[in-house]
Amino acid sequence: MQIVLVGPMGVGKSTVGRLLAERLDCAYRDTDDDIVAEQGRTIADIFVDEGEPAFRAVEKQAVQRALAEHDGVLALGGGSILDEDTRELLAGYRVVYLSMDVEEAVQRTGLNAARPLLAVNPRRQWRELMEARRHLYTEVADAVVATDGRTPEEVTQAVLDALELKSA
Ligand SMILES: Nc1ncnc2c1ncn2[C@@H]1O[C@H](COP(=O)(O)OP(=O)(O)O)[C@@H](O)[C@H]1O
Ligand SMILES: O=C(O)C1=C[C@@H](OP(=O)(O)O)[C@@H](O)[C@H](O)C1
Ligand SMILES: [Mg+2]
Repeated sequence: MQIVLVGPMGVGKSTVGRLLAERLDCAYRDTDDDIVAEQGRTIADIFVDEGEPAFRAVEKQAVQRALAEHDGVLALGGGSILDEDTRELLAGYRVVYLSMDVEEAVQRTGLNAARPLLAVNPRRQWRELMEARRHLYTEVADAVVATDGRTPEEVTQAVLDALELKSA
């Protein structure tokens, strides 16, 4: 069983990914965690020290490796779908896009310095980021699950329903 979660930062990929893996009694993996473990520093530090393109190159490798190795639920970093090869690779997997609107996004991520892409003027940055990415999330997804006003448990159930899966 392989399920891949995509969507913007703060939408709940990591939170829901863990719950989903529990419900399906399978393993959970997160490419951001893989990158932090491999590089021995935080995502924010990699962005500051080396810049976004260097981070994206490391991320691309991490996603390829995780897709090849992992059996279970895999949460990707929010920007991983910017890479065309990654999008092509995802065509072979069951992919769920977790979505939310701008107000929900600001509540969940606006004050969180660990997400460097939203550190200044989160509302505007969010809109710009989604304009650039929304079609890419949709393109790679087999199902879209809206998370607005839903608890992580409710989102997890909605993902199971969207994929027509039952708990283990
Ligand atoms: N459905 C939800 N409702 C409210 N808060 C949520 C929900 N899902 C996640 N969160 C919170 O939003 C923040 C970002 O969640 P996270 O799982 O790290 O997102 P992602 O991995 O997509 O960036 C965390 O503080 C988390 O507790
Ligand atoms: O959307 C993005 O470009 C990013 C999302 C983050 O992961 P989450 O989506 O898990 O927050 C992390 O990879 C990095 O801060 C960049
Ligand atoms: Mg995450």
